[in-house]
Amino acid sequence: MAPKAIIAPSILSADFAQLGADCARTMDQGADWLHVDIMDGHFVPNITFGAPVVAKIRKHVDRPAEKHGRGTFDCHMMIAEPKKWVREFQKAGCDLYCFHYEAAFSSAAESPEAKTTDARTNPKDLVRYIHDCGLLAGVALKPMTGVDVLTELLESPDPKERPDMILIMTVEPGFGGQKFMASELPKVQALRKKYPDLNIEVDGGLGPGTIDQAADAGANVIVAGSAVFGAQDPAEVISLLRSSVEKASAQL
Ligand SMILES: O=C(CO)[C@H](O)[C@H](O)COP(=O)(O)O
Ligand SMILES: [Fe+2]
Repeated sequence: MAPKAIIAPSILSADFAQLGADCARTMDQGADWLHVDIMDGHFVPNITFGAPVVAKIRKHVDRPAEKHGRGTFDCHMMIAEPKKWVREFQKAGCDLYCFHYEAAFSSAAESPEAKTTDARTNPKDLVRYIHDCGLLAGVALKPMTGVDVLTELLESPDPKERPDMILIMTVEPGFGGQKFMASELPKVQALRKKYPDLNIEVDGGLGPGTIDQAADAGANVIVAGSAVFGAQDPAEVISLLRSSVEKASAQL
């Protein structure tokens, strides 16, 4: 049995002119978490918003009392310099800081400190730093990146270096409303087989037509933007996504 089903609507598809109200509404419609897409125009070819906006929307959604609890702000950091923004986002009300493995790796390679032993320029030390800042840590993989890169993190003897969640992208990051890439699901399957208790999130193109494949592969944290915010009845879509994960999880 996989960890509990968590439905995290992506507010990328909300109305940015009334984000607070849209976030509060999606929570009332049954969402567990809010998936907050941060894009910087460098790591991805699109820009969304930064920490000041997150701080404003935080006022509309209660902070979870527990780790992974209802109202978790799951910040998907599609940014070139993930280590630089951890503190700002923690202060703004982020609960889970999910950085891209590819960004941490390349910012380490490009950084002038790369030749030194700066503790925060590689994925393992970035996970530790996020934990030291009091946040949950997530690591996201783009479609071209294989899951083998995660072994060192997930099997670290030090719990501070182990991520709380892995995000497998099922579209190229940057835009909502793209077509689901089923080709990414073997990555989910491989992780679930090896780590039965791991929170595995999928993001991109998820909705009523694709959820069963993702749930059967072992994903338990489901991001859905256009499928929720574009629905006639968002509560019904959230409930359908949850049932699919719960059904698949009982059979794992
Ligand atoms: O990270 C993202 C894009 O980079 C979004 O979270 C994702 O695409 C959600 O949108 P949709 O469900 O419409 O595909
Ligand atoms: Fe996302």
